[in-house]
Amino acid sequence: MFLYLTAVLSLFILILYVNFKKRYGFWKKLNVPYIHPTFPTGNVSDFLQSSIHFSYVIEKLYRKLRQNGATDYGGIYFFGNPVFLVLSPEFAKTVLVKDFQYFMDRGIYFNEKVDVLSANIFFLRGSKWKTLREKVSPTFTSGKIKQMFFLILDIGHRFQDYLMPFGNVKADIDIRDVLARFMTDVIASCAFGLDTDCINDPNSQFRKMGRKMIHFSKSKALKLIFASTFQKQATFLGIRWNDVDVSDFFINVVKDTIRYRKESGTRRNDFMQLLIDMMKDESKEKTFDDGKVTLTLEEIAAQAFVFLFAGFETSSTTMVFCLHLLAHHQDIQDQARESIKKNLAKYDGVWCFDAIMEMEFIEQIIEETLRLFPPVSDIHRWTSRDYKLPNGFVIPKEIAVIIPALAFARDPNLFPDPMKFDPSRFTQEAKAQRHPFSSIPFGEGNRRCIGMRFGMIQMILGLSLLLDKFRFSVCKKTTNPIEIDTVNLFHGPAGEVFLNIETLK
Ligand code: HEM
Repeated sequence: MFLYLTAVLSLFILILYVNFKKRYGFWKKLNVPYIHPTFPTGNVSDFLQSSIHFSYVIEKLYRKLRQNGATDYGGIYFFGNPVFLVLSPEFAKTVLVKDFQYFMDRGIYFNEKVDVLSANIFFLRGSKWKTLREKVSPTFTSGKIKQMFFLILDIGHRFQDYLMPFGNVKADIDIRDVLARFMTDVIASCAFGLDTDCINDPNSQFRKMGRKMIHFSKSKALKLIFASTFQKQATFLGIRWNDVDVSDFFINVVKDTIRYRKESGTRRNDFMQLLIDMMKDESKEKTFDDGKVTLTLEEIAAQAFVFLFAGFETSSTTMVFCLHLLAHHQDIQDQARESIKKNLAKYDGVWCFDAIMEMEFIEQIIEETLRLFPPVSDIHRWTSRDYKLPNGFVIPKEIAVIIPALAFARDPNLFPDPMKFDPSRFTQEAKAQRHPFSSIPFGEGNRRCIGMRFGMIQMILGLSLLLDKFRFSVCKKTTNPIEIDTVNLFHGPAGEVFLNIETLK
């Protein structure tokens, strides 16, 4: 039996070896500069061997290709699969904007048949994505966000009240935990129409499920890497992103909200209301599949779910990095506080939407934080159809493309002294001096982050409310730099992030 199994395994490895060796000629044939791969991991053995986040593996490959003289693009291998790595902001513009029709989709694995929540705007492809994006986009206009402003402000004031006793005694607090609770309440309120009050109730079911959705075990991460590499096999095996309990929980939350609003005639200024207003008339059969967009209950649940999936961790970790940086740069923190007070004074001390829109310095601080610590560290696309490279060779369709946002943002040729925290890099004048695609934390082009404006407003408001009332500084438990979680999909902190909080008189 043992001999039989060894023989089968050896044969399997041999077949895989021959197959991968053949695949490893891909970039050479297309005359694209590449890094020599090794069987079986290609160029990503670092990711499996050592404990580093995937974005640093990509950054290392980016640097190596550039050092070897590649300018606009290069080729790498992810196990047996070729991946096209973009190496310059100008070529990123070509992919994301100029030739967008060739690079419309992310090509990330999803399986809407077994996992209805994965049929959302982030994962969908081609015409399904395009139709849905057109329909959902108007929910993110300034006017609609302005209507939600007071929902966020209410939660912000509750957050200040919660922190006050800690600030009064100059306590050390885990800002990662409290900011996650703040951000969960904001997204739960705006996307799901729920008052979760995680700020005061950290054990709420909504938060538990939200956490489960994002934090993967190593085995789940490996399962999803397998699924992304072998998509047909993963579809056949019915591999899903979301665990059944997470999926059932969010679908039921949406069902209950819709039923309640319909039965009570209640309306609310939130994303959920805008999605309900697009809800499918049950007497008709049309869904966004047909080009005429109405949404089914599952489709509404999938979109609300993706606002949490894409909006929660990104925004809360950005605020964590931001406060951590400000705690190490008290001069910039003071300057930020001054700018908030000056702005508010123009509006008689009233926290209103217009005052927040004018918090330019806070915006620069957030942009600089996003440059140093982009939560989405690589932008993903794949070739939706054959694409002719500037060298005349053609990349076939369905080849993965990575635009390394973190690698650009930490490249000294694009940002001198790249690890220095310097918000003045984001004044209008400074921005005009460099390529606009040098720092792209929200992606770019038609498929860039749909929640960018909403995300910026909730972060500016949250940060301004905090800095107005409290000083944040390093304490004994503060680690510097923050350790990065190697398994998380997002580029974020590994554990607790402690800072000292002091109420200002
Ligand atoms: C700091 C905050 C945020 C960051 C850094 C961020 C970053 C990103 C990035 C890099 C992408 C991919 C863009 C591309 O491929 O070109 C993306 C997509 C997306 N984001 Fe965000 N995001 C943030 C907040 C939000 C919020 C608050 C929401 C929703 C309320 C949201 C919803 C989405 C959705 C739905 C997509 C997919 C868009 C599509 O494929 O059409 N994001 N985000």
